[in-house]
Amino acid sequence: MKIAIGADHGGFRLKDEIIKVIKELGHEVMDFGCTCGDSVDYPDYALPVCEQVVSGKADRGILICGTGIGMSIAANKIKGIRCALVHDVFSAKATREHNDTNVLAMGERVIGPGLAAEIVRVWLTTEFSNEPRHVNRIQKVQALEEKQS
Ligand SMILES: O=C(CO)[C@H](O)[C@H](O)[C@H](O)COP(=O)(O)O
Repeated sequence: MKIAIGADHGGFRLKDEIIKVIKELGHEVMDFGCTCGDSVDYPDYALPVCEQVVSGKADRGILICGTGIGMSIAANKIKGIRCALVHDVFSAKATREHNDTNVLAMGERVIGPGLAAEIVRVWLTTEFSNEPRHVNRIQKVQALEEKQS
């Protein structure tokens, strides 16, 4: 898969760790920055990553900031994005199986690199269940999105 990744100044160190994990799993990485601790604004990094996913140029996106919260809020404003803020392995699996999330958000100031790596491994390797009740709920979310546009 092609994985687009982005972070703000609160998440760029964890981004570098996660890039290694993604490559180890055999995926291609598209890195949209940032690359240092200079203060930047998370929506500016959420947007290019989500655009890659929505356009189909990337299969999935990963966003990292200090808490993951800002990135997840920004990502979920973009039509076609289903972003989950995840800090545990159970949710990483569940959000792929139930929500078919296409973007994962995490907070570098919340979890360590070991747990983050395991979350990414599970999130990237878990398929959507395709069970009718979950398909139906996602369609209802998409209908909400249509209502707003
Ligand atoms: O959590 C965030 C926004 O919800 C992001 O983590 C930012 O990284 C965080 O707000 C940055 O804070 P800072 O005081 O500007 O470093």
